[in-house]
Amino acid sequence: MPDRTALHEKRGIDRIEDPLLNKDTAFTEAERRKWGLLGLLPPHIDTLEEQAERAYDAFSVKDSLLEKHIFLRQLQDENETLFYRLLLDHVEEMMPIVYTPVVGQACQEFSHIYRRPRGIFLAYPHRDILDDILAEVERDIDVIVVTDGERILGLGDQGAGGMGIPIGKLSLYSLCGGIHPTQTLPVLLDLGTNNKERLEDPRYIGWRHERIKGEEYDAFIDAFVTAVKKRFPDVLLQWEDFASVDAERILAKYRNSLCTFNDDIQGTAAVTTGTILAAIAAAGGKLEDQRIVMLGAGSAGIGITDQLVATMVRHGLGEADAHARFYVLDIDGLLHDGRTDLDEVHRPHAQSLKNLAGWDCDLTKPIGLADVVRNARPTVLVGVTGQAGAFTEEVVREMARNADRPIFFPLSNPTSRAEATPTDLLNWTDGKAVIATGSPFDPVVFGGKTHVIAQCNNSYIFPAMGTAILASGARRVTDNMFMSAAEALRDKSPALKDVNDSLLPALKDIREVSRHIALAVARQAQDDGVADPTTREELERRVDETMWTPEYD
Ligand SMILES: NC(=O)C1=CN([C@@H]2O[C@H](COP(=O)(O)OP(=O)(O)OC[C@H]3O[C@@H](n4cnc5c(N)ncnc54)[C@H](O)[C@@H]3O)[C@@H](O)[C@H]2O)C=CC1
Ligand SMILES: CC(=O)C(=O)O
Ligand SMILES: [Mg+2]
Repeated sequence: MPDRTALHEKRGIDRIEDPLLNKDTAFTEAERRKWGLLGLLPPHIDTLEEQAERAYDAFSVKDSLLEKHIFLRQLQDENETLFYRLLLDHVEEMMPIVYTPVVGQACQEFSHIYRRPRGIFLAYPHRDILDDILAEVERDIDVIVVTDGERILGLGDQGAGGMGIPIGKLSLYSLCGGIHPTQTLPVLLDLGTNNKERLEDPRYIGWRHERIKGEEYDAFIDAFVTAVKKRFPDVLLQWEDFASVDAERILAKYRNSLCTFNDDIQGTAAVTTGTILAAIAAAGGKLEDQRIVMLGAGSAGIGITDQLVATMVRHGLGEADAHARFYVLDIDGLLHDGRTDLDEVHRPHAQSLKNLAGWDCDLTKPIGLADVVRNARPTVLVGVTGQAGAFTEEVVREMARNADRPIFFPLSNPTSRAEATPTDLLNWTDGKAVIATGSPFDPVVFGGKTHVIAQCNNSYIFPAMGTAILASGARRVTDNMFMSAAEALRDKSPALKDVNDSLLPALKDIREVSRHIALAVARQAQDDGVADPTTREELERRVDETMWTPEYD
């Protein structure tokens, strides 16, 4: 085991090369003397603000988004305090660079832009020593984000390049939720890749092998969870961007044995529920009166549907009535009880063929989106397919014929995978569309009015979840905690005050919003008995204490 106490004593170039200790030109004269840094640094002493301004100048002259991403990642590897100070000063400009959409390209290009390691790569050939590898981590870890790289955003299997996602997600834990970066660990489980382009790329840095699946895969995941529980028993373990079939199985297996959640299923469900609740409340309607089409029945689609059904039930609908208000489609069309290919996860979301009796389409053939929209006359259309253009003009125009304020959520990431663009949605609905997207889009001017497009992304939820769990000491993650997160987010919607305003708060306010959500979630953890009770004031104090602001010690 490494000697953790010795770490803070690093001297000379070792101190400068440690991104968690480095202050670079901001080391004071006394620190320079103490740590043997005189001569290694130029004589001028900067403040953090001056360093951030210099870094911003250097960032600004990079002429491609990928170059900007590389610049920020390098800064993160050199000086984490400065990296987060810069991000916090320019959240709206830089979040799309370290997160979606640019992180998608960074994952695709990972092997080509690779500079130095960050996080832990656990590769299948090392399956018998995962525990030993984790034992080498030199810090106590509170949050792990782990992926196996198989479903990176809507970009499919990126193998080891998927590491960009845990790195990006954890950057948001620190940026938005204030979790100190020393407490976080990105993990990539390298079980191979089925991406031919990656396998044939001479620069590919992952394990060059087709994906391991089946019992071997499950045994590997089990060895990983066992090692995590042993080394970091109180850690929050977030699963990210796994293929749907694995994501659901893993969550079901481990959710009651450690503090864990799946962001694509549960985080996405909470942000979408909160945003839909805001959209409906702003328009003066009720959730239980909506007819909702979910295009995509993977991790995100099923997670969102489950939480919206649960919300309708909380609002007084019976479970069967609530389910009947949803039309869930996968690549083979509407899920209905006449289909023989549905698995356990999908069957509860199948429409009864009896309910479709009067529909004007051939019910013996796959029932596509256009048929569903024409017959069900939905008020809400959510896209989580990873398929650009899946909301066709015909479908969108049909929605607008049947609803005064049709709600469209093309949530797929990155931007290139959005099911429709806000501009098209507004054009095709004569400005009636109420919109939120997964990746950021610029405001759209239509009919003389500026429409601010909310970014309905789980980034509004998972960092706050982390803050809540750390502050409250929660031992498990409950469904109620995600419900509280959704409701707390809804309450912060600017559209509740002005129906023409954005559905979600501006990213520049993300810290305050995350704090508000974290408090609600932490209180819920206490109410659910998964965290020890405290007074409200004490909990608030702990949340504030957990939220680190990037400043030098
Ligand atoms: N905005 C946000 O916060 C989030 C967005 N997402 C995005 O949602 C997308 C899907 O993610 P997952 O559910 O995890 O993926 P997944 O691979 O588990 O599911 C995709 C689903 O879409 C269906 N599908 C594919 N093409 C279709 C088509 N043309 N018509 C109808 N259905 C189709 C598939 O059958 C499958 O059910 C990704 O692009 C991801 O980036 C995911 C999580 C969070
Ligand atoms: C945002 C996110 O988690 C995804 O697109 O997978
Ligand atoms: Mg994801």
